[in-house]
Parts: sequence; C-alpha cells; structure tokens
Amino acid sequence: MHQTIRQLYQTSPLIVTLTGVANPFGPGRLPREVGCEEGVANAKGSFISTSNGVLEDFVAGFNHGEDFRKLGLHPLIPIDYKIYSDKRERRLTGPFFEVKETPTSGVLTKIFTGLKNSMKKLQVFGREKSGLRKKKRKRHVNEKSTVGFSYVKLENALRNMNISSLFPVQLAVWQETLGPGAFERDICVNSPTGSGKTLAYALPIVQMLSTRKVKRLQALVVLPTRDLALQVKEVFAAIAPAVGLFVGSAVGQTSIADEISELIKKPKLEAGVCYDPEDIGMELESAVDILVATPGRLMDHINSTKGFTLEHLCYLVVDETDRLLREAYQSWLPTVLQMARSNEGDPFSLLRTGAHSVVGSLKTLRKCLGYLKIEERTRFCEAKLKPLYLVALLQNLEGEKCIVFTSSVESTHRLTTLLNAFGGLKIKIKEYSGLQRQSMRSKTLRAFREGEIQVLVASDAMTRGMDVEGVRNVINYDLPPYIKTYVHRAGRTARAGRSGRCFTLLQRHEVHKLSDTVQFICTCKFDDRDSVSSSSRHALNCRVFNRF
Ligand SMILES: Nc1ncnc2c1ncn2[C@@H]1O[C@H](COP(=O)(O)OP(=O)(O)OP(=O)(O)O)[C@@H](O)[C@H]1O
Repeated sequence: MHQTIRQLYQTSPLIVTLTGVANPFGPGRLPREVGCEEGVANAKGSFISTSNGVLEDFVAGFNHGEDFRKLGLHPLIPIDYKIYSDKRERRLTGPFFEVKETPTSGVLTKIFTGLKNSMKKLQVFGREKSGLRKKKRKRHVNEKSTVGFSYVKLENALRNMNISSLFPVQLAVWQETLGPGAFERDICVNSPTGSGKTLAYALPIVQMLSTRKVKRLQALVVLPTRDLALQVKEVFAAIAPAVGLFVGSAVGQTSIADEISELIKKPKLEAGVCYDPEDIGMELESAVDILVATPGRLMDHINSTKGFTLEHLCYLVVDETDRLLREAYQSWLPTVLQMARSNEGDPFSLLRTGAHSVVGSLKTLRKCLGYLKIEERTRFCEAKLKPLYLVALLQNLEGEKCIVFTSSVESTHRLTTLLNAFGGLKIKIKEYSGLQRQSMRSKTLRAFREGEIQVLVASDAMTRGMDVEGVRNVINYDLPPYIKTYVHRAGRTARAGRSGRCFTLLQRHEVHKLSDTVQFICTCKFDDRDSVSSSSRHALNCRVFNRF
C-alpha cells in the first residue's frame, strides 16, 4: 500500500532524511521535495538518520527500517526518485510507501535569520537574545546567575583550547538549542568536514547540563570507531570539567573492568558492617554525566554492567550517522531508545504525550557554512610508475604533514614497506590500517599528531572524522571507490578554516571516473541558495542530535 508523505507524517514519529554531499539530489533538495521542511511543523517527534551516501544508504535505510518498524516506527525513505549511480538511472521502489506528491508549499525555516550579527564573538554567551518568548525569558532571568556563571567558565575553557570565536555551525547549533525556541526539535547538523561539528554539539550539551544537581548519565554520544570516540571525548573533557561535569568513555580495547570503575560509582562501605549484596547493587550510581561510546562496548555495558542505566538520558548524539546506521551493531539504536524511555512504561509515551522533555520534530541545519580551501590536483601515471611518482611528490612536499590513501589494508602495508625501502626520503612514514592492532594504530596516530611522523599511509579507516592538526596534503594513491570516500578523504585537510591540497594519482582509464566524481560533487552538493566556489564544494557530513 502506498502512502503519501502527508499521510506518513500523521502516523510516524520517525523521519529518516538523506542529506549530504553525495545525496544525488543535492543537499536540501531531497528533504524539500519530499516535504521534510514542511513536515517539521507537523511531525510529532522524530529520530533522524542522515546519510551522505548514495544507493547503499538507501538500501541500508531499508534494512534498518526493519529494526525501526519493530519499535513501531516507520522510516521515511523517499522512493520513486531517480537515483543516479554508475551513470545508470535507477528507480527505487520499496515496501513501505511511494512518494507520489511533491509538496510545493514547503517553506524553508530560516534558522540563520538574525544570527549573522551575533556570529562574531564569544560574547554571544550570556547575551540575552531578542525575541525570546515571555516564558523563556522568565526562565533565563530565574537562572541568570547560574547560567551566566557557566557561560564564563565555558568561555575560559574554550580560551584554554585556543578558541576565541565560534564557527558558524557552532553558533547555529547553539542558537537552535539555547536560543529562542530552545531545542524544541531534534536537529540534524550537516556541514562540511572540519567545520567544527564536534564542538557544535558538545558545547550546548555541556551548557545545558551545567545546572544539573545530581550526577547521572544524561548525555550519550555514539561514534563508529574507538579513535573517533576518544577524539570526541577529548573535546568534552576540555570543557565539561569547567562546569563540574564528568565525562567517560566506553570504547573497547581496554579492560572492561577499568571502564566499569570509571563509569560506575560504588557506595562507600563502612568497615565492619555486614551489607546485603543486593542493597549494594541498588546503590550503584553513574560516575559520569556524559558518555562517549562505540556501539559494541556500549552494548556490553547495557547487557552486563551493574548500575549502568540510560533511564536518565536527555541527549543522544549519533555521530557519523550514515555509517553508524548502516551497520546494525547488535541493534544498538533501538536498544538505546528503549532503555532511555523504559521508565515511562510505554517506550514512546514521550513522543506521544510530550511529557518530560519532548522529542521534538526534525529540523535540519543545512547550509554552506563557509568555504573549504582545498586545492585539487591530479597526476597521470602508469600503474607501475605510481610508487615513483609518489616518492617524487613526497620529496616535493618537503616533509609537510601528509596522508596517503590506498584502496586496501594490504596495499597500505605494501606501499609503506616500499616507501620505507627508498633510502632517499628523509621523512618518517608509517602505516595506519584496519589490519593493525588497535594499540598500534593509536600509537601511530599519536606520533602523527605530535609531528614525529610526517607521512601516514592509510586505508579508509582514517577517512572519517579524524582530526589531525597541520595535515597540509591528502594524496589519493588509489582512486577512491565512492564519491563520499573522496569527500571524507579530502576532508582530512583544510580543517578549521585552514587551506590544504588534495592530490590524486590517476591512470588514464580512471580519468572519467574522477571527473564524474568531481562533477557530481560540484553539481549536486549545494542547492542554488548556497553560493560557493567549486573548490569549496566538499565534504558535508552529518551528526544527529536527539533530545529525549
Ligand atoms: N571555534 C573554533 N575555533 C578554532 N578552531 C576550532 C573551532 N571549533 C573547532 N575547531 C577545530 O577545528 C577542527 C575540526 O573540528 P571537528 O573535528 O569538530 O570538525 P568536524 O566538522 O567534526 O569534521 P569531520 O566532518 O571531518 O568530522 C578541530 O581541530 C577543532 O579543534
């Protein structure tokens, strides 16, 4: 049975959107065409998944749809749209519904209206925004002293991180969550690589929790890999202690016992008193307010750690959403949603009644928030000469920090061995790939960050989200297989407003593939409202920020 979008909004609290660079319709176009923008006003609540991908993400969406449907939710997956893939035009149809109508009255919510003037400085903290509704204003006045105090503390913490002003995406999310309309909806943050999305969600979470009275696990951030999770934990750890919050991680590879002792506070027992073990179990409390986790270890704690609970969860961030939701990881998401709401009896009573803190409907923050200064260069060479070209290129780059991407873990290993065998290169080269033990990877990454290593030869384990300061160059030794891989690889340079270069070594027969990719990125990524140059048209990826 086919449902129209409108019917779906009336029945479904779940919205799955597809946004991002590789969205074949261009960011923004899809949601608008299927009426998401219009839908935000009507939807009763949402959990959102975003995706950078093309076809496989649609398919993944369907698979996950099964999980979601078990929970009584229905993903909104647009069907009956032309999907361009491998130059072929395909049409997806699916079991749920078909998009028949294209609402034309969908009006873009102007989330950035009025922001421009307040974008410059951190003084945005503590400044009361004009246009606050009466009720909100009252709340601010009541909390003025505490809130103002935490603004100052946060500001100092940011200054210690050498951050003196907020990036546009950070201001936009801050405005969405703490400004007028304060977090009435779940939001999806969609902005270029290296534009500061991590702090964009970390800052408001820390601010919102800064007035908490009791230490409980109230914010959960989920990321697909350990290194990424630790990177994000560092960001939280730099600002949360300033307002008295505790941050923990559950990322695997370390002993679970150590993790438990970090996450769960044991009651202090008096010597000589005999306690009932069951009573002790009851008194276990969370030792952290914010947890950064990978799905596997998160599930371990959910299943077997005494005292670990998500029942007080207020904020859920699903980072690198498209990747996380493509891999089921023991259905972690439905489990988290269920646990988070288990104290309400009906897991979706919050969605329906709006009690407690409402799961708002979806809002997509989508805008080109600045330019990525990436210079793109291609070099043609025969396959057998590629290593020589690479050596020459590395010599030319004179020890600048550089990541060389290959197509597989095996070729990463081979190429590193080969490069190290060249005596002439006076630079330190190491490999980073999924083939290595985690401890080895982390050690290499640390050395790369600290500048002890100048060139990292990496498989695509390195592409996503990794933030290493000072990476000036990215080299595609092998052509990336997908558009989004290209985007994420290139996004390891030109971060935080800096400039960078992306080189691609090409064989003649690969030329059309690259030009298709680049053309695709240039034509599809931004809609007409975003005036950007083609070189800036890189890397959009997504974070989902969900409030229970
Ligand atoms: N306001 C700021 N001022 C200066 N530097 C900042 C600011 N916010 C973030 N940064 C720096 O920008 C870099 C990129 O930030 P972050 O890793 O959050 O980007 P991202 O958008 O999540 O990237 P990706 O899409 O690749 O995951 C980091 O090194 C971070 O320290």
